[in-house]
Amino acid sequence: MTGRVEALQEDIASLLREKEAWALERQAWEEERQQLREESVRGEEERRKLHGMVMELKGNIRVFCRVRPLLTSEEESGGEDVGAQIAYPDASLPYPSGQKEIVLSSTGAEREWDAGMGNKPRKEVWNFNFDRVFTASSTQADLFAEISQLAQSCIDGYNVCIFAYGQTGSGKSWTMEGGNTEETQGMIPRAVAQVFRVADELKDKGWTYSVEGHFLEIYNETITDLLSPPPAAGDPPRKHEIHHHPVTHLTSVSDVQTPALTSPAQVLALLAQAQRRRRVAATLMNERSSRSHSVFTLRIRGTHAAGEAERMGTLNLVDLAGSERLATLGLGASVAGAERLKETQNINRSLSALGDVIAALGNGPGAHVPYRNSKLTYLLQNSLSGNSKTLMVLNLSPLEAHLNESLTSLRFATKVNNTTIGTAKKVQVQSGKS
Ligand SMILES: Nc1ncnc2c1ncn2[C@@H]1O[C@H](COP(=O)(O)OP(=O)(O)OP(=O)(O)O)[C@@H](O)[C@H]1O
Repeated sequence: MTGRVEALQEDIASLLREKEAWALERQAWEEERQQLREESVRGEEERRKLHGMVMELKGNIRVFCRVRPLLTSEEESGGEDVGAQIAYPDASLPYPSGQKEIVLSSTGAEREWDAGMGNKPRKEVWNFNFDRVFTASSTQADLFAEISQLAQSCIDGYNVCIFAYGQTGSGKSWTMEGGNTEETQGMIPRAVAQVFRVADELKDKGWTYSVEGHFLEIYNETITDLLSPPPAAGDPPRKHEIHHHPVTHLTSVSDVQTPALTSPAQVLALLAQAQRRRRVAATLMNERSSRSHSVFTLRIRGTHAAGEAERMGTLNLVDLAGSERLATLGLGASVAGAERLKETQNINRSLSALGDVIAALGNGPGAHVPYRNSKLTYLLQNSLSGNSKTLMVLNLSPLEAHLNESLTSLRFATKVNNTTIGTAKKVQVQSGKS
């Protein structure tokens, strides 16, 4: 009997030892898990720091140039494709035929004018240098690969502005919105998908993100909310005033819909609805020409479970109205012509205001920046200031008939590219409501 009791006691003692060992093992495992969690948060922190450093080294204003392919309709109507003469990311390629050549490089490579005999040059050459050059065969994915990091930095708490600039029909809407398939999707749907994907990944690291957005159109210096149905017949037009909060530096626009955004699919549905409302009018250059600027703004706010500093970033994706000069439009004396003339003057005024703002930002801190000279620059004031990251994608047509217009666009983009704006800083979240 005593022997059985002893054996049972021994069994119990052994079970207790085993339980203790398990508890110790569990504790070690928990500690390891906690350590991994902390390492992962540190890793994420490190990634953000390194990414921020890379972006700061690259400067806050960057310009990409993209030449679109010749369209079938242009080919059928005998349009001459000079795309191969324009897009030249690698200047070591053989000389193309043709009298004129625009060399686009991202390496600083240049070609010389071919002086020829007598006064007339054999070949006229213009050299331009940008951060990246995309040719007719570049895909939307190629472009987004270069943009995605920038779009992502709004999740880390930066203000980001991406503009598509260029003459009517040069591919701005294609670049920003793109086609209906996954392959042809433009920068807006790709950036939106990326923001949601990364915000979701960061959940494991203790971050909770909320996203909201608005989509505005600026037409003849008047703001329209593309996410609101138009006012009923007889109702006065809505007034949208831009307001910059003096403490939080948040920009708000009165009486506009700013819905909470919860999924890429929801955003795409809103965008499609908004696009149907965009004003389109005929010009001689593109019968569905968009004569207004559209500004899609995502506001992203991140809070951390362990009480890390809140992150607040803004991503502005701007499809600018066509940049062509009045002479190109060949406007007649008709009523429609007079209206087009007013539109074009407003567009040109706001585009030159944008150029002036960017140039003034390059004059260093304290310099006067004329944000108020146009609705577009005033709206984007907080996202264009020296603390933000700006990218301009210059779109070019490959048509020989558009060569002069392309040169005008290239000169504007060069002015932007030559501007050096100080280091981007994260938005400091302060208390106060806008
Ligand atoms: N990279 C590209 N690949 C294929 N098609 C393109 C590309 N870029 C533009 N296109 C096509 O060229 C045409 C003109 O492009 P888009 O409408 O984007 O020009 P835009 O600059 O936005 O003009 P607008 O000022 O009128 O808005 C469209 O039919 C578009 O689908």
